[in-house]
Amino acid sequence: MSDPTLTDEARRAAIVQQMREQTGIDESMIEQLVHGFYARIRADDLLGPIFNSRIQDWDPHLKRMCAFWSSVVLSSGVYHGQPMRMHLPLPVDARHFDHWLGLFEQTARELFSDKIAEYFLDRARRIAMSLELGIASSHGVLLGSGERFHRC
Ligand code: HEM
Repeated sequence: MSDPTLTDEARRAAIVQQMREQTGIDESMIEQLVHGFYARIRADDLLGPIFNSRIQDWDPHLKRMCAFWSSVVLSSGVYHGQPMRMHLPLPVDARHFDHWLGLFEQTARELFSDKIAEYFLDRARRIAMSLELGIASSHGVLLGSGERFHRC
């Protein structure tokens, strides 16, 4: 039972602390991952141009991505956004998502233990799949289980 005298803020802080302890992940690790990953993305031949043509100012994007990952991994609730809506217009398919996940995996494995890298990766894979499904369906393609979205 949670303490009824706690404010919402204190209750949230307690949840985040509990998640830090459970996962072994904290905000400074999220910052390292996000900064390392997007440095790779920006220099990448396939994905770099897609990001660089849409993001003029990287600082707010990196802050948003740290907030996103802290909400996903630590249940901090600090990210408020609509990732699906932002990705629907992008010119991407299975190839781009696989490549994104490859760079994410390389970064996470270089920085963290296998257990922590896999914790991040598991969540990244699920979110990537749901974005790919959403993009496919916005093109009238309904993917069955295990199917991927390929543009002609
Ligand atoms: C093909 C792979 C991907 C590409 C090319 C891509 C590209 C982008 C771009 C260009 C933006 C900035 C949009 C804007 O501000 O106009 C963005 C935002 C974002 N992306 Fe991705 N992305 C990809 C995959 C993913 C995956 C797998 C995740 C999550 C695991 C993710 C999470 C986000 C989030 C949270 C935002 C911020 C949305 C907001 O403004 O709140 N992206 N992405």
